[in-house]
Amino acid sequence: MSTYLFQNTYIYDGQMERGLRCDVLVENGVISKIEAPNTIDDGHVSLIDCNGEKLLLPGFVNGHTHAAMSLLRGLGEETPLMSWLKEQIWPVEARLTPEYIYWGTALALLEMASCGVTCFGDMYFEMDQVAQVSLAMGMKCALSRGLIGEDQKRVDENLKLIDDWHGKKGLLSVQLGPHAPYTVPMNAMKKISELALERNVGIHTHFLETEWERQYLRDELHCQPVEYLEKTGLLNTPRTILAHGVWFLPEELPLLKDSNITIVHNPNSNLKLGSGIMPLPEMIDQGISVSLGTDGAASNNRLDIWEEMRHGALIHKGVRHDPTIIKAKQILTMATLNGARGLGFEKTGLIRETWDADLVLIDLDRPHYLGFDVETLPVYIVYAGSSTDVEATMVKGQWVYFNGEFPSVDREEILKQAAQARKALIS
Ligand SMILES: CSC[C@H]1O[C@@H](n2cnc3c(O)ncnc32)[C@H](O)[C@@H]1O
Ligand SMILES: [Zn+2]
Repeated sequence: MSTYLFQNTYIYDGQMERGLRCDVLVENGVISKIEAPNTIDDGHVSLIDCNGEKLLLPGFVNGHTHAAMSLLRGLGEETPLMSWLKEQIWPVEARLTPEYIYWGTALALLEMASCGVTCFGDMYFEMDQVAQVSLAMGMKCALSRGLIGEDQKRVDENLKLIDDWHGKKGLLSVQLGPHAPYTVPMNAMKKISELALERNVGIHTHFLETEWERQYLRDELHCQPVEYLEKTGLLNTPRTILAHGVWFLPEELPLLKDSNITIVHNPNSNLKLGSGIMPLPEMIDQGISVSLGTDGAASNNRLDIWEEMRHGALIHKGVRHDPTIIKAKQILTMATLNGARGLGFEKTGLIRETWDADLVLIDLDRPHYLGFDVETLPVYIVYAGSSTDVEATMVKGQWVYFNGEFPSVDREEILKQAAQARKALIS
């Protein structure tokens, strides 16, 4: 494994007061030294001369996606969630094969890695394929087999994923993936929570994405949202990820204080599907952990976490008429540390000695960064930056993206195979 020295770079993570100019040494997949600029010996290392014009951020975490849906981009556009799923998406997903899922996920990984994503939480089908392609590329992935209905065979598949992949190469983790309260009967959800506790793994589910779902909980399941989480045991698992959480009421949030919950904010998917805007400021006020996600490429339609950072800040400032309501620093924590913690990855999401070398290298020598300083770096990143500033992406000390290339995989082959899969699926 190579040793890398980022010489004379800026670094920033969401827990730092301000940016810092320094040298960063990466050895054996971890950040081994952070010292004053131009002080670490540059012999016997691969040198990345940053010349005070680059920034290292912790790798971004896409907290909620369905990666292989990159094959379904553009399908059933501009339709509300339930008819989009039932009439457009699910009939096509019924024709997915393991091979299509492999290439669709690979396609998504090209896009995510080039945007600086190092880790993603994926809920889908044929998750062995997702595990294999993540390992081939060298990306961190939290796998959950999407569970719809009450089907022991599918639950067993999800449990087998734990035996086969959980912890593999420090890149993979596994969660149980009940799709949503409206597709999984309540008693089945309860059993899944019990299994998560027994197997010491997390849960990844959709929750309160639309107003319709809130009414469904009330009218069909006779539960208020937090009551549902309590009754089904979702508040007792080692970790529970709730994708969306748009329709929580502010007064319900204190009940989730100090809980095992991470809510994944997917602002662009929620805007595009017309689902609504989550009460993010109140969630943060209550100390609830919130991360960021793109959801699938068929509802977003990008897998670009920079877009989620920018819109995740701007929409709340806009609807509350208050520019102070959310800070760039908080957004960066959501896009890194909170995402990693929610998915169960340790020592991931900060730039600290002994932490995993999951890093994004950003070129600051661009017109829109003119005038930045260590104090303003976070706001430049969130409001002025974009994914085109990403020069390279590293996971556990290995490049997954470097200057437009993907060292671990064959980009052309992925594009060719994904195009064939798409054609076979949608013709
Ligand atoms: C059972 S695997 C995951 C399942 O989720 C579907 N899906 C994609 N986007 C959304 C969304 O925004 N809300 C709910 N479900 C969604 C996907 O198509 C798979 O069937
Ligand atoms: Zn989703």
